[in-house]
Amino acid sequence: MSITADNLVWKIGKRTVLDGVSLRAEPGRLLGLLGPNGSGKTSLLRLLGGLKTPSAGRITLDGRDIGEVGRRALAKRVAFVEQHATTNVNLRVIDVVKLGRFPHRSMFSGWSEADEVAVEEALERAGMGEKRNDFWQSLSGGEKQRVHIARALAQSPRELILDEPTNHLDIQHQIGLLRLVAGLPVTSVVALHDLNHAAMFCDHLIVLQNGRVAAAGTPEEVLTEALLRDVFSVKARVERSMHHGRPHIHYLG
Ligand SMILES: Nc1ncnc2c1ncn2[C@@H]1O[C@H](COP(=O)(O)OP(=O)(O)OP(=O)(O)O)[C@@H](O)[C@H]1O
Repeated sequence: MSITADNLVWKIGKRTVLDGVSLRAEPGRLLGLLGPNGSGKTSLLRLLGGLKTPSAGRITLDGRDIGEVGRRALAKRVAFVEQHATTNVNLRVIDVVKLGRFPHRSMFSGWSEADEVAVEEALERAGMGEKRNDFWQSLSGGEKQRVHIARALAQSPRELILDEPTNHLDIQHQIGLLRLVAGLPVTSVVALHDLNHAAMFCDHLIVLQNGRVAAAGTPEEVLTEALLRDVFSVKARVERSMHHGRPHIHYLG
């Protein structure tokens, strides 16, 4: 269930978007991917999810090259919630979440008990149980985001990749989602902009800057005042929170 990336390079046209990126995401751990706008987070997540192929370097899932895993097996095990995920057809919430079971079903298998349990659990965990019969187009931005997360959970993935999953959510649901993902027994990689949330919930962090890894390690190791200045161009003070024990960033005006 581990994901490793070794010296990834991704070029588009003449532009090198990712350059020499290596990482390791471990089962049951939450790896946070940080970096300013345009630093390459989404591009890296797409490579890890098998949606794009690196120009050089290697990605492995449990030690196997991602290219050898096969499309169907990849669709079963890796769930990817994109940043601007949308659903065009006007389905009900329950039907969107059911789509998460699609990779697990064969042409001849009917809807099983396991499918039902996975969908029900996912709806509840994402807090969308009460809206199960609502139509997609009637949902708010944050509710749509939570339906996509429910769909990813219904997939019962071994690897979960989320691109800024909290960006439309109110604070209660931001915290709830990160707590949920941090507690899942799967390998999770999450791109985040909120550095305090990353510090609170992630086990490890990778910071990208111009497509390269600027820092990697635990939140304590990574979130230093020097990094905030050099990579994010902000003045800040970092303290250990007396409430949760993780680093807490105070931004200075
Ligand atoms: N398909 C593409 N064609 C051209 N340029 C691309 C493409 N995909 C990404 N890029 C460029 O690569 C760089 C990194 O983009 P990416 O979306 O990975 O950054 P990001 O860190 O996710 O940014 P944000 O925080 O704004 O979401 C950007 O400058 C972007 O314009």
